[in-house]
Amino acid sequence: MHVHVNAAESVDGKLSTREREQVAISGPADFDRMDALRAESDGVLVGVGTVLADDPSLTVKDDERRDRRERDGEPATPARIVADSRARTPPDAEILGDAAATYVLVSEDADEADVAALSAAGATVVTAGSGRVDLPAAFERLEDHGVERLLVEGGGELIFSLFDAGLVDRLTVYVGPVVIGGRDAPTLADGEGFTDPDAFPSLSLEDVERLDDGVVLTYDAGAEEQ
Ligand SMILES: NC(=O)C1=CN([C@@H]2O[C@H](COP(=O)(O)OP(=O)(O)OC[C@H]3O[C@@H](n4cnc5c(N)ncnc54)[C@H](O)[C@@H]3O)[C@@H](O)[C@H]2O)C=CC1
Ligand SMILES: Nc1nc(O)c(N)c(N[C@@H]2O[C@H](COP(=O)(O)O)[C@@H](O)[C@H]2O)n1
Repeated sequence: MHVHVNAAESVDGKLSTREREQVAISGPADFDRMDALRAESDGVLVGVGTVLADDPSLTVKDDERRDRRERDGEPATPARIVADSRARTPPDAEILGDAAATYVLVSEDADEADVAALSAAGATVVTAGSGRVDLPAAFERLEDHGVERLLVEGGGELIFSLFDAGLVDRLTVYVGPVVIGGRDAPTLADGEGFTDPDAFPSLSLEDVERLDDGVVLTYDAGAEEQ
């Protein structure tokens, strides 16, 4: 599986405010770039923190891109996927709408009734790991469902876990011209953080592009082939 992480951050590295309100860090050109990345993917993954904060749809918005996918024999919009250890996704969440297939990755500790409610709402539930979702195991199961090109949009807890597990192949970050601040505001990579410099993921800068009033940084993150 090829894993591409894409997110937008403020110049001080925040993904949103400390109250986890969704904020437009990007302008229209970057949202269009994100839409193109979705259109090239088999699945779009977020953590449940993002679902609870933003209630995103994760769909491809541009009609031409949707039509092209359908002409290529793909669904108009890629599968929506949420890493949700305890099955906290609300059954009326946008990602459970009928715009595309939805996978909810849960751990063995998720409550049976919550899992049943997600299945009843149309999701395919994938159980992997105890405590937290075992991401490498869950990704193998997603491959069985045809997800080979995975786009990850956040948030910071999930992105850190993906780096920690050595699962990131490519990173694109839009750095928008705003300062959000706040020691409790989510950043691009939260979680426990690395302490040993030898454990820092090594990134190779591939491209720098000015877009709207910000900049897109593209890195090869060099994950080993899964
Ligand atoms: N600016 C941007 O591009 C984006 C911003 N955001 C913002 O990020 C914030 C949400 O980020 P976070 O609170 O960090 O939540 P998150 O979206 O990273 O979700 C974290 C949750 O995912 C679940 N999870 C399951 N397995 C996991 C694993 N192995 N490792 C880590 N998490 C796992 C856990 O329940 C955990 O609490 C929101 O404020 C949202 O607006 C989210 C996406 C993109
Ligand atoms: N690229 C980008 N720029 C921003 O400024 C953002 N706030 C985000 N957030 C991501 O977009 C999702 C919304 O998706 P839908 O429009 O609902 O399909 C949101 O959940 C974040 O993943 N991204």
